[in-house]
Amino acid sequence: MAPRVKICGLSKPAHVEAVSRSGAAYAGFVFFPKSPRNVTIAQARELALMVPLGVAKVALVVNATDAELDAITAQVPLDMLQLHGKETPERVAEIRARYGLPVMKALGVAEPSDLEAIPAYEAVADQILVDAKAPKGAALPGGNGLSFDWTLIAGRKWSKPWMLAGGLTPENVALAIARTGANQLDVSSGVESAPGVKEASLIKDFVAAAGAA
Ligand SMILES: O=C(O)c1ccccc1N[C@@H]1O[C@H](COP(=O)(O)O)[C@@H](O)[C@H]1O
Repeated sequence: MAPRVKICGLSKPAHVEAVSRSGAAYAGFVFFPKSPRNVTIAQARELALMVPLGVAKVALVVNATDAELDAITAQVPLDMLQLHGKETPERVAEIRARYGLPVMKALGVAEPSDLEAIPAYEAVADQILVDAKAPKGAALPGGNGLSFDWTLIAGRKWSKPWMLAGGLTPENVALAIARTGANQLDVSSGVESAPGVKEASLIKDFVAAAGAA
């Protein structure tokens, strides 16, 4: 089966159109004011309503409060929540129960010991997102266009579906799949010409390269 691709950080109707044409499986909207990809709830609602059936709509949040999640989930039609902050396993379970949506928990990896956190989240999340750990002092906990040493997860098996993220591009996605065995990929910076500026041709190239791998 072709790998499933998530294109994250959509903020314009043209981005959604490009994702819809590309064959990507997931469309991601970032709710994090420091991000160049941040969208308001009203923007996200308008964009989410354009996403065709069969493409899962994902809200990316960072240490969101219940009030923030209440507002997002009440107004934006969603298929999944992506938790990209320091949410504990207990908070992941609480969010999953409160909103009745599948939850994907992002975990940053830079060295072997970072993988030790995964089992606790496997028990409570619907999916795990294995991302590069953000450098100390970075403004963003993800979306930095940085990859990690993929050999750290070569041959790893988890009990829940998982996605690979971090510094993926149309040029390196085939190698990333070969090294890690990932069958789901998440990309943001690698399909942009500048922070937050998605390029239709790069989205198309990324999905094609993943599918050909
Ligand atoms: O994309 C963002 O701006 C962002 C902000 C805050 C947390 C996560 C963010 N993006 C996620 O980070 C990874 C890797 O992105 P990249 O391809 O290296 O740019 C991916 O899961 C994005 O969804």
